[in-house]
Amino acid sequence: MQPAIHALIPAAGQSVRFGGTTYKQYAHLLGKPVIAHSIDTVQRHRAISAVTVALAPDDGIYGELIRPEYPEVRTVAGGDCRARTVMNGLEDIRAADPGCRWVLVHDAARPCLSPELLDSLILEGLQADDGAILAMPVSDTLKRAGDEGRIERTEDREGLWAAQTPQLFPLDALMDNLSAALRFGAPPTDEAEAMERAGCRPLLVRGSSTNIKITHPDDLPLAEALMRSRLKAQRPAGHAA
Ligand SMILES: Nc1ccn([C@@H]2O[C@H](COP(=O)(O)OP(=O)(O)OP(=O)(O)O)[C@@H](O)[C@H]2O)c(=O)n1
Ligand SMILES: C[C@](O)(CO)[C@H](O)COP(=O)(O)O
Repeated sequence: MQPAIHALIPAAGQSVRFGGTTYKQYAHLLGKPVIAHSIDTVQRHRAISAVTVALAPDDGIYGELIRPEYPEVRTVAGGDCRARTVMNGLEDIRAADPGCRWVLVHDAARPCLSPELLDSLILEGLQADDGAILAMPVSDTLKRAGDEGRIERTEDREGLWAAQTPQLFPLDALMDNLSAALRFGAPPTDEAEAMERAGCRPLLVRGSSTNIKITHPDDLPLAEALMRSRLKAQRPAGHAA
């Protein structure tokens, strides 16, 4: 039997690159808000025992739009960077769910995660002492920018992977390493980095180029197209949209 995993969904970002007047996690995507897709996928996995969402202090939408649909999902206040948000969430989880040993962190802004990918991360991650993350090998040629937007040089992409979420770790190790990184004053941009800095070597589990993060406005129609094509592929032959 798989151990129970508590899922933490950081949703306390300011959506600066997305712009607009509403946080991107509440943007409409195929009939429901972006964050609802992220919650649904993790919540439906048999190994996920509970879900906690971390919110921006000035979030005025979650309570009206999301909480009534997900009364069982806990909420906690996020912080001024992703690492602080995740740390707040982990502290809350430790207090509310003392038996919790594993935590899975998944961006609210990654709504296209498929159940199959989540399953492969959980299967492989639970076997790995230092946890695991979804990631993709970098496929573009990488340029280092110099002055005036000109190319300084080409970077070697051999062995480089682009990190995605979910990321799965033992709760105690992640809390220790993330709090050390925050104390050091250099917040990591993902959970794996906090583990790496402590000498751990999380497993890279191949993700998908469809597991996109909604970062810029163009990402929303892209996510919609990806989800539509997945739904179409799942429909029995002969069924119209
Ligand atoms: N202080 C922060 C910053 C980010 N996040 C979350 O981390 C995920 C990935 O972050 P990103 O795409 O960078 O979101 P934003 O920080 O909102 O975007 P931006 O940097 O453009 O403001 C998102 O679900 C976001 O809500 C968070 O919980 N707390
Ligand atoms: C965690 C993450 O989604 C992995 O790609 C990413 O690092 C967070 O996004 P940000 O844009 O760096 O805040």
